[in-house]
Amino acid sequence: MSEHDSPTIATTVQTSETESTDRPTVTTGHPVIESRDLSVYYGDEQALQSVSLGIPNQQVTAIIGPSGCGKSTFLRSINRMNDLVDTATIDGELSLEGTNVYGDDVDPVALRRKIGMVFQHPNPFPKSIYDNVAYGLRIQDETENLDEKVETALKRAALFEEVEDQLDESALDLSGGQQQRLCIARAIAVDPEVLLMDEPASALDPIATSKIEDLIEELAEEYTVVIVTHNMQQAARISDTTAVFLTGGELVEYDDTEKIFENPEHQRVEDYITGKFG
Ligand SMILES: Nc1ncnc2c1ncn2[C@@H]1O[C@H](COP(=O)(O)OP(=O)(O)OP(=O)(O)O)[C@@H](O)[C@H]1O
Repeated sequence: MSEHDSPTIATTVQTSETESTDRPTVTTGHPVIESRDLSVYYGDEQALQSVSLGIPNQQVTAIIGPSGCGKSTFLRSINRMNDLVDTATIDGELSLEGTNVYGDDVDPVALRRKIGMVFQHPNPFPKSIYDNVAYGLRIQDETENLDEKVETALKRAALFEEVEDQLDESALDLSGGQQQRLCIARAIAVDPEVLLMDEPASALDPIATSKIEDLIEELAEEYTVVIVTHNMQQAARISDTTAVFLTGGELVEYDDTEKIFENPEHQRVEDYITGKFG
């Protein structure tokens, strides 16, 4: 786990004794993203069940759990990507730095500039390496010192040295791991506050995966990173905080990553982590 100078987070997990449901209510010291009783439905199917958690600033938060438990749904709720699904409806609250992400006056496109996203399969545009990174800056009309901004983003994404002599060449000619780091450079070029990553390394080989993991830890020195991963070793290696979702979109436990992996409160979490199901 990273040792950077993030604020100390006091994580409290209240279990069911004082509550009518068996779900934890989790609060953290300085959450940058906060969900309160967030439920998401696709048509009649409930994909998230009243999820309450606070995601701490400038740390890596991992979301883990078996297939179909709502990890991606939670991630996509943060930047309103679920708005793009016709059947999706949302109940409850989700805020970014205290502002309701689902408020009437919030423009989802502007919101997604503050909340960058990286997907499982690298998806560079069929353009040059340079134009990929410059894309969001041009849309926002932030073209002053564009070369410098592109270079900085590529450096932050640990890609610059590998591509500095081929910035005008097609991004599609890069390896899968390089393409994924390019997508990270594209996401951070516009200086978002939060980076969401949905299985960012699952399509990559072990060496490329290890580079992405190192990069994620470095990025958390500047950004709040939320990563969905199926890979529990990866969550244990790179995250500071871990949320465990189980079947039916229930957040069962949320705590410091070390605690989740070494001494979880819930038997179901221990069973999942030790591979008894999922
Ligand atoms: N666009 C959609 N339309 C209808 N149902 C959906 C949609 N997206 C997800 N679901 C359903 O919502 C539930 C949660 O899906 P989600 O993709 O969030 O889970 P996940 O934990 O990320 O799964 P995986 O690990 O397999 O990617 C599943 O039952 C899934 O079938």
